[in-house]
Amino acid sequence: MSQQDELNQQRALLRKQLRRKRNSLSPQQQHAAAQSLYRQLAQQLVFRRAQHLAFYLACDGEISPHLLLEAALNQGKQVYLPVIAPWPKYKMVFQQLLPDELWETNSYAITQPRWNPQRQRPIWTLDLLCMPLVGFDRAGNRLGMGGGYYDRALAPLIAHEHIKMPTLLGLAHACQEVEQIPTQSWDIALQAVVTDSAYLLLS
Ligand SMILES: Nc1nc2c(c(=O)[nH]1)N(C=O)[C@@H](CNc1ccc(C(=O)N[C@@H](CCC(=O)O)C(=O)O)cc1)CN2
Ligand SMILES: Nc1ncnc2c1ncn2[C@@H]1O[C@H](COP(=O)(O)OP(=O)(O)OP(=O)(O)O)[C@@H](O)[C@H]1O
Repeated sequence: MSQQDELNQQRALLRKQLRRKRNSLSPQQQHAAAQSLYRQLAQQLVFRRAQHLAFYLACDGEISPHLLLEAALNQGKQVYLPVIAPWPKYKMVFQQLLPDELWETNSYAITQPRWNPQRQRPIWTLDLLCMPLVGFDRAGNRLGMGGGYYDRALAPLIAHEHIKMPTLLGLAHACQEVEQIPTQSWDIALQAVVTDSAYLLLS
């Protein structure tokens, strides 16, 4: 087995364990975690200063950023959600959420705004990008669902060294921290991880 295969296998195993862990949280624990997450992030300058913010609709036991999303909308900020493109495969864009939103279900059975190119915003023009994590470590390495959607969406941004970049935040339950995430060459490190118990600034 190649080194790459071994790494993928390790990541797949870790993904399975950590997804099981977050899915075992009770509705009460999830509710409390969402409130704590809000308290950790709402007062931070990165949130207060941001005008264009990307969140996600929690599924699969993910920590829910819905309170932050609602606060952002109430403060007149623009909010975006990830939308999987009809084509090509593995393309994901960020589309503005509107009050009269029309929804669709993507190939993973996740609800997303109905595809509308006029409301999509290039990733490098976002101020804050909150990514759902399956796992993370203290070095800022992340483990996602395994589709590589965020990695691919961020890749051009890293390659061209844009002057403007969104602040990259990972959101997770504190119980999703591990000692070390086995990393891939294309992985993009986070600037901070926000959990229900801390705002972890990373190196
Ligand atoms: N809330 C939320 N929305 C999101 C993401 C996310 O991680 N969280 N995504 C971030 O990327 C995209 C969806 N990515 C996904 C990538 C892989 C799988 C997945 O592999 N699911 C299968 C396992 C493999 C399979 O059978 O195909 C599963 O559910 O078991 C699901 C979603 C877009 N929207
Ligand atoms: N920049 C990229 N260019 C091409 N392929 C990529 C890129 N990033 C990731 N991939 C592909 O996506 C697959 C999944 O990547 P990875 O395990 O890093 O996903 P993840 O970080 O868990 O998921 P996500 O980024 O969706 O949160 C990899 O096996 C790889 O083939």
